[in-house]
Amino acid sequence: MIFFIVIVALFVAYFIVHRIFVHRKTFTGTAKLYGKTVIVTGGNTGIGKATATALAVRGARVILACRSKQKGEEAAKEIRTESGNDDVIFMQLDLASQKSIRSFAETFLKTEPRLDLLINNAGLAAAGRTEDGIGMILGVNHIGPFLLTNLLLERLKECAPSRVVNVSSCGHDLGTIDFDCINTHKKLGLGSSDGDLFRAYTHSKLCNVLFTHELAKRLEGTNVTCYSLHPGSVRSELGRDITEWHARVLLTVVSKFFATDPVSGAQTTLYCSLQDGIEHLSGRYFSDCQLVQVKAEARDDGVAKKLWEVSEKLCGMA
Ligand SMILES: NC(=O)c1ccc[n+]([C@@H]2O[C@H](COP(=O)([O-])OP(=O)(O)OC[C@H]3O[C@@H](n4cnc5c(N)ncnc54)[C@H](O)[C@@H]3O)[C@@H](O)[C@H]2O)c1
Repeated sequence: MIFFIVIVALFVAYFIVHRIFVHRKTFTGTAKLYGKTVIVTGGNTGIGKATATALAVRGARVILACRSKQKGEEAAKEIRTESGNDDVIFMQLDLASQKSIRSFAETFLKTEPRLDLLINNAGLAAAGRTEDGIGMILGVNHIGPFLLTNLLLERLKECAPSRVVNVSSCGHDLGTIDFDCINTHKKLGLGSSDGDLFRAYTHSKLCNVLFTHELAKRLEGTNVTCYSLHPGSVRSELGRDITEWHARVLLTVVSKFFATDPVSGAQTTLYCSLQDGIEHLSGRYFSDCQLVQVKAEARDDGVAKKLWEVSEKLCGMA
C-alpha cells in the first residue's frame, strides 16, 4: 500500500513540476520578415540557433553575433541550408570584451543600413572575469548586452517600429540586486563553486529584467519596444561549466525529464519579437508566450534606474 502511495505521489509531483518547467505554447504568427534585419547574439547554438533559423525561414536578413568565427560560420551555413534563405551571415562578437562589442557595433553600423530586431540571447554560467575585469557572468549576461543595445539604439530608432528582446530566465526570481557586488566584483561569478555561479547567474538574469524595464521608459515615444523573457527549461550547452557532482546530477535529471528542445525554447523569443499588438507591454516579462508579472524588486523604478547608471559607468558610457 505504502509503495502504491509513493508511486502515485511521484507521478503527481512529476506532472506538477512538468507543468511548471515545460513550455507548451508554440508561436503561430505568420509575419514575414523580407527586408528586415535581425541580430541574434549567441545564434550559433541552442535557443539562439533555433530562433535564428525561424527568423531566416520568415525571410529576415539574420546576423549571427558569435564569439567563434568557425562555429559561427558553420551555423550560418547550416541555417542557410535549413531555411532556404541565403541571407544569414556571421559577425564576430565577444560579449566578454567591450572592445569586441564596440568593434562589432562599428562594423555593423558601417555595413548594415537596417536593424529591426535585436535579440540579446547569448548567456553563460561560468567563473572568471571578462577582459574588462568584470565578473564573467554579470559581464556577458548583462553589461555586454547593455552596451551593445545602447550602441545600436539610434539605428533601431531610425528603423522603428523595431524591438529589443532580452532572453532572461525564471531564475531572475531568485536573484537579488547587490550594488556593492556589482561595483566591486568581489563575489559575483568569481568563485569556483557552483553555488557562486548560481547566485551570479540569477543576479545577472534579474539585471536583464530590470534593464528591460528601464529601457522601455527611455524608449517611450520612439516606437522601439523591448521585452524580457524566460525561454523554458531547454536542453542546451548552458550547463557546460557546472562541475560539482550533485549539481550535475540535478542538471541531468532536469534535462532528461523536464527540459524541451531548443525549437520549443525559441517560441517565447519569437512571440516577443513578432507578435502584433504587444507594443503597449514594452518593458514587461514573458514566459510560455504570455505576460507574467515579476516580483516587486524586478519592476522597481529606483533599482532599475540605479542599475542603468551603474551599468553605464561599467562600460565607460558615463
Ligand atoms: N537552457 C535553458 O534551460 C535556459 C533557461 C533559462 C534561460 N536561458 C537563457 O537562454 C539563453 C540561451 O541559452 P541556451 O540555453 O541556448 O545556451 P547555449 O549555451 O546553447 O547558448 C548560449 C550562447 O551564448 C553564447 N555566448 C556565451 N558567451 C558568449 C560571449 N562571451 N560572447 C558571445 N556569445 C557568447 C554561446 O556561445 C552560445 O552560442 C541564455 O541567455 C540563457 O541564460 C536558458
